[in-house]
Amino acid sequence: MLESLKKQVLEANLALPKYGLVTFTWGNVSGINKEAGLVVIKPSGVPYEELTIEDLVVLDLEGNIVEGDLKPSSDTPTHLVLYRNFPDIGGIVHTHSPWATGWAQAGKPIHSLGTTQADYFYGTVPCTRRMTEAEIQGEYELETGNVIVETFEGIDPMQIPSVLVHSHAPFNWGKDPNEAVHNAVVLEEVAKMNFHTYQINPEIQTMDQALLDKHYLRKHGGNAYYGQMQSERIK
Ligand SMILES: O=C(CO)[C@@H](O)[C@@H](O)COP(=O)(O)O
Repeated sequence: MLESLKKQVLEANLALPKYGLVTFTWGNVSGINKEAGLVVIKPSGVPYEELTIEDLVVLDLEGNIVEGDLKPSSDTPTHLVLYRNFPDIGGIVHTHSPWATGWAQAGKPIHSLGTTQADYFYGTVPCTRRMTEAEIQGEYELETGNVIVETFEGIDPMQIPSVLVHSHAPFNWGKDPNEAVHNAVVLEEVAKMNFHTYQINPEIQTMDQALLDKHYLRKHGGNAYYGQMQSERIK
């Protein structure tokens, strides 16, 4: 039952170095089978060049290992908090991709400045608050998940599928692991573009709401019409 999810998780993990989103082992991807309540995740510290499907670790949503000989990613508690609190997500990607991480380390959200971002994010990608000393010294990865959930109060995680964790790096998600990788790639590109935009014009304001609506809504929701919609196909 989990074979297809394991394949998706392996492919998504291997896509991270391919897209230049990870250096060494600085990242991980997971996916969830909601019916079974099981999560498949990369093992901790295993180089991408050596990663095989047998290395993947299967856990329940409480973090109990159900399958696998290796230790799961150190970020597993963060992934599990996100799966427990954002029920529509099916895959999570964590990277230290340099442009997005630059914004996270600066503690700055990524505002919508243009249509590249608006095609994927219905507004600002937020940055969490700094974590407290007690949170850092306690169950840090679990608290990282909690601080992300706190940041998303009033924000639909399916409309903003990424977050910047203050002094750390981005987490991204999607309906499956592949979509989560896609969103991670877009976030990295947008982080780079915004950096350059502010260099050219530090005073620039966020894009017009009408343009944000136009671009986001043509690709998402019941009235989406971008690309080759099934309903419009001649055959
Ligand atoms: O954030 C960090 C380290 O700062 C970790 O996500 C990263 O090194 C990946 O750890 P894992 O190999 O998944 O345990």
